[in-house]
Amino acid sequence: MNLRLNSEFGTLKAVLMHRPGKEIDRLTPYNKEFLLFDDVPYLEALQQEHDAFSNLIKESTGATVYQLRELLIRVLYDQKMLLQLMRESLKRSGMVHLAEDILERYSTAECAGILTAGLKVHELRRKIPKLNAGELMEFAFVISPCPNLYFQRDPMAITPGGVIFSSMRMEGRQREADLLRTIFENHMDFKDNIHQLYPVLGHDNPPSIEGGDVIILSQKAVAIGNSERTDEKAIYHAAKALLAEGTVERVYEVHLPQKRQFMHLDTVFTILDENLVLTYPDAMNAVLQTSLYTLKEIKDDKVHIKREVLKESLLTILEREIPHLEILHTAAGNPDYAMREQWFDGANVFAIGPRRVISYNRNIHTNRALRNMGVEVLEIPSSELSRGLGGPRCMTMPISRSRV
Ligand SMILES: NC(=[NH2+])NCCC[C@H](N)C(=O)O
Repeated sequence: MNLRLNSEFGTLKAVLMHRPGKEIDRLTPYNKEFLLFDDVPYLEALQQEHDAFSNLIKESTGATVYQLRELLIRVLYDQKMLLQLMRESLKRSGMVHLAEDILERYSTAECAGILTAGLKVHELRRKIPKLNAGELMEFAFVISPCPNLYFQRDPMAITPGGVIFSSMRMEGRQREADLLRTIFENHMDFKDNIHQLYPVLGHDNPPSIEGGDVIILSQKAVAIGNSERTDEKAIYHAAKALLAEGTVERVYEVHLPQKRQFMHLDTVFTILDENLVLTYPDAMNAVLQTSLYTLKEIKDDKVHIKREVLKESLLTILEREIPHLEILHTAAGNPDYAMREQWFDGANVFAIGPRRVISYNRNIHTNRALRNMGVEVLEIPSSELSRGLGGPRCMTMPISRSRV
């Protein structure tokens, strides 16, 4: 399985998801903002909705649905790997010295649970009564939880030219990228099939980039949002690696206002077929500027790229990149409904094949508009899933699709 994708809509063959677990129960009214949630979800209902989503994917496409937890446990049977990841995860609380003690007292599967759901001082004290937790209070996290892990789109991105491992901007999500990278670099289904584009080898503390900002426009063109989450420097390095690899010839940097409602480029538009794009009109208008990166030359092994600021609107650029483009507006352009549905990711549908999408059932006006355009819309329940402010595209990391 070669980890490259050449479209956003080729028939889905394999996808990675994460069934939400105990990490969700870590959310409280006091930490929810830091952990990037707008509410405190009800875990059981969230799991039911998520199961409905993953079952629908399996039934409608026959695709393999990988579960992050299973992949993680698999790679963590390598105790060296587990120790390394545990140490890494304990760095922020300054408790790296506890890594060996934790490994001794918890099984590998439990350790995987700790790495996703976090660990509190008083929980660890049950296993280690004489625990020395320094200045940490009993209810503090020794390892912070990852409640956004069900938004599998963001910790990495797969492009026509290879894989981008994210470096995540918000502190509440940074550990997610380590988990994904450990899986993909070590699991036997993936490790020999990765051409890593980002981070560039040797870069410690790489500038931030998140998967939700990366959209494949075509085999030859990729768009990356310069957003609340993705940094200009990261786009430069990712563009350079992509252009040097050679499959992709154009990388567009789309400047978005640094606002929560446009946190990633995929909150603004998604691609549903070779010539059909779903957009939220206000967000398209909010695009501040678009720049284009192309390859200048490769000389003495040095890659030189060129950046031009484009004068046209994002829509004009998309029309040039995608021949015979049809644009569909969320809620068929009705501004009141479009605004409401955007809040629950109306534009963020997940294409499981050309003109076949999975969408939140609550976005009724957008779903109707999609059907009127001849798109097959499969709906999933969305009362709880949507409280994390991400939609069906955000919750999926496609690993393999039919080539288009
Ligand atoms: N690709 C996306 N739009 N992801 C949405 C992620 C939502 C998540 N709560 C965050 O703020 O990071």
